[in-house]
Amino acid sequence: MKINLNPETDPQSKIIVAMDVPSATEAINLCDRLPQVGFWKVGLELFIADGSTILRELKARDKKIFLDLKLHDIPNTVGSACRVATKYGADFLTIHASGGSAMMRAAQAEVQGSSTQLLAVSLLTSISATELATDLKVSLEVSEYVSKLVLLAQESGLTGAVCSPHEVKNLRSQLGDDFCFVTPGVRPAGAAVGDQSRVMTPKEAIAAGANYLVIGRPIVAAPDPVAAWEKICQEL
Ligand SMILES: O=c1ccn([C@@H]2O[C@H](COP(=O)(O)O)[C@@H](O)[C@H]2O)c(=O)[nH]1
Repeated sequence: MKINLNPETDPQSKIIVAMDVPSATEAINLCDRLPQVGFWKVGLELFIADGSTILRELKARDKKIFLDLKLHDIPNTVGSACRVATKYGADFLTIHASGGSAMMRAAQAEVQGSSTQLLAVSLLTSISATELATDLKVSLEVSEYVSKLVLLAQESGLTGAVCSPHEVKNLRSQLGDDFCFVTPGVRPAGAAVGDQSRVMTPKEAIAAGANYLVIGRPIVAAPDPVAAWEKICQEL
């Protein structure tokens, strides 16, 4: 069954918590400590450490899964990897939009008909305007660059995109309600920004039009993750 892109009812269902921990054991502990969380993101560290163990555990607990592998390779390789990944039954899977439309179309063709929906990572939320210009030598503004990648993803048939909340507002009005925006780079007021560059608070991100927010360290690395989660939910 495809995921509801507009979970209107309660704002906490819009929060995806990033399980950025080094082992399945720690991930399972976290999941059991936070039974209120219905949607978890499994990223590179955890997947490289323990493979699909955590995915099976999350499924057994009836949780939604965002498998954030950020695939980026030639179309044949990414398409094949996506085909294999559908067996995990994740709700979302990421590929990089900068892999180009042929890569995205190949990936989309392989997940078609499965319960896994593809999101295109546009410009990582850790990249600032200065880095885009000086390191990546991209002469476009961040908003323009993200917009181009997101439109390419939509034209390639993907369900949605990952970008910062800053870019969502404009894109939402261009792309309408059927396209899914998932935004990391979310920081409750006063939380450490860390390596993120383009950030907004949870409330601002939802007001900007994000369907789902990804929040990791402000919850997972908090001294009391349960209290941190509850505080964010109250703010929403
Ligand atoms: O552009 C992107 C794409 C993915 N992420 C991932 O989201 C979380 C954010 O974690 P925080 O601790 O809340 O910063 C992390 O797993 C990233 O891999 C992203 O931040 N930006």
